[in-house]
Amino acid sequence: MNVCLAPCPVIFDLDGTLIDSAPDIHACVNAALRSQGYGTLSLQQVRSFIGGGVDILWNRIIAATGIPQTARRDLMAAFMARYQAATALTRLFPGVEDALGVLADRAHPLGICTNKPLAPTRHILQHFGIEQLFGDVIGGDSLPQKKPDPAPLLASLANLGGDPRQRHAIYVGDSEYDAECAAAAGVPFLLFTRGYRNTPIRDLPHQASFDDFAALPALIEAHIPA
Ligand SMILES: O=C(O)COP(=O)(O)O
Ligand SMILES: [Mg+2]
Repeated sequence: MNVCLAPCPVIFDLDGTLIDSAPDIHACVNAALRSQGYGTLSLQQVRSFIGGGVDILWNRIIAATGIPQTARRDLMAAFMARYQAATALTRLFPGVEDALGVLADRAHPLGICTNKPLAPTRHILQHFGIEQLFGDVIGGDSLPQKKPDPAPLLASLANLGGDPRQRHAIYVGDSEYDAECAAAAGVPFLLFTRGYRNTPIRDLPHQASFDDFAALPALIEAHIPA
């Protein structure tokens, strides 16, 4: 185990990592589709479209359904009106609260770096009563760049008091976007395997993977960069 004098920042992805939000995103997508007279999609389909933020979500829906591009603006407006405060079907993954508590007790600065827009991100963190644990929250519309661009993760690191040139942090996420972002940023990446990944684990760059948040605090201590 590496010894780390100042506990290093630990930055988390949100959808598919801390929260199982696909059921709410699916419900918002289908409500928007219905409101404009279109057929609905399965949970599995919508889950496979999550990770790149709302623009990519709707690119994928439009590509899969053949809905005309001209319908996009009204569909996205109908979706966003519901998405801002959609929490009814969302759950924290088991063990998340305890793991965050352990890391906070160990004085790791904690951050969120998500492609979900900032307003629904803040809303859901408040809903679960965990917002105060995070010293920095970056959403998909916080910067011009989104993951897999490394800029949001490096901004998060800097906002948490780290030196972005030293890459002294750990990123925890579930998807291709997260793995690629962390690799581009040069930050160690821990992959949660119960999220919304579409790629086999072995094909994603990562330092370690886990399927149970009870294992995360020890995994973090073992992967703190020297
Ligand atoms: O909302 C999305 O598409 C992705 O969100 P995430 O970056 O928290 O996984
Ligand atoms: Mg995710």
